[in-house]
Amino acid sequence: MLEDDKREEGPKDFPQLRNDTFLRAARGEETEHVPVWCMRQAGRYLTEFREFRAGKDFFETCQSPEACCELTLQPLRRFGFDAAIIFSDILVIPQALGMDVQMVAGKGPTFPEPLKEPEDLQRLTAKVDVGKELGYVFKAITLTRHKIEGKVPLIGFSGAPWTLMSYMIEGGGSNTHSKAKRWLYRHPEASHMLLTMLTDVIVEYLLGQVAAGAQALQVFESHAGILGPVHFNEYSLPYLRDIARRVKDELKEAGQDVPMIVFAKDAHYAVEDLSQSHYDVVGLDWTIDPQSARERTGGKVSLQGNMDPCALYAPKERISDIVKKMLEGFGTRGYIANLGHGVYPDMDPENVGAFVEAVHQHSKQMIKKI
Ligand SMILES: Cc1c2[nH]c(c1CCC(=O)O)Cc1[nH]c(c(CCC(=O)O)c1C)Cc1[nH]c(c(CCC(=O)O)c1C)Cc1[nH]c(c(CCC(=O)O)c1C)C2
Repeated sequence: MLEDDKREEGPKDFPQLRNDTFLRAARGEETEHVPVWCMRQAGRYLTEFREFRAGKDFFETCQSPEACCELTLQPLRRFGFDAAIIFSDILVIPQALGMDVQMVAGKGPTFPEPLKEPEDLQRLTAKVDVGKELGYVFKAITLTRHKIEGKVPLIGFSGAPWTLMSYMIEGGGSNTHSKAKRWLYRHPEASHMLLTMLTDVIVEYLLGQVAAGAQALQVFESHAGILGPVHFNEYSLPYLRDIARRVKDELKEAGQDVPMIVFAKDAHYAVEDLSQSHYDVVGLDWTIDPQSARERTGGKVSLQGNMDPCALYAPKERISDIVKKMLEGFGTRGYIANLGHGVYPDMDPENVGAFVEAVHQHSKQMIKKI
């Protein structure tokens, strides 16, 4: 028995999925309730997360499949989320390209040697062996798919090329992203070269996650908002499209259909384009009105979002009212409830629970009336 326990389980014979509302909503199919999950649902707002992470290096935690599995499962033990997202970080890709990234307490991710000029692209690994460099993420996904016992689907993810490029040049978080935007104005060719390199790795990385057991994929373009429409159309959208098209084509050939979500934060000007970019779901931040997002995307895609994360500071009854209005705006079909960005670390977990319950309760009633 002990031998059996120790044996590594591969990406096959996964337990049967018992709650597929999230996958059905992503495909625009009917559901009994609106599915809900939260970006950053595994995070510091949970005491068990803080206890588990205490004293451990962030990226060492990311490299441990057992730790990632535990952190992914923690929020599911508390709340009735309809999906889980693998615990990892978008910055594992710059690491795979050979860059040093550290998580500095109180400061966030830090690159000691960011890219400064186009010559610095030569420092990046030209042909990344994704299986070797990021195999630990694939292992975490496979392990978690087994341990989740079919309770809910598991989402894999990646940062989008522009967002990763901006971190690699800024060397960390930034308000203006002026160093990265300087490249767009001054070194357009080198910028496209870097974005292409990232796109190639991201495509392989996402396909590897599906092979390992991911049942949906989300691409985070968290820094879309700093680009205006012109730069978004040149430096973000073509790469987002390319990623979805290449991943979908490859999966189709293997007879697989894995829903893909694009979340381009603050890119409200691009909602129409994003709804025609080969993704099944467009994730929205809270700066866009649900009904107008529906109208502008014309029922071509499912939508995900978009309650202001700060609305979770409101009393529970107020959260329930806000959720009801949000559901009325989006409608219950082809809709996945979420926040417009991640859960903040100082959030009361009880209010996250109230959000999840409100989505389920109100949507069940609304669907019954249809
Ligand atoms: C919980 C966490 C993560 N990353 C970081 C933290 C906090 C630090 C800690 O726990 O020690 C540092 C961590 N990692 C990053 C940041 C932002 C830094 C900044 O720009 O200021 C921080 C604090 C970079 C990052 N990392 C991520 C994004 C995209 C989403 C978003 O826009 O927030 C971004 C931009 C993705 C991410 N990151 C993480 C997940 C896990 C799954 C879940 O959501 O439950 C995911 C999906 C995990």
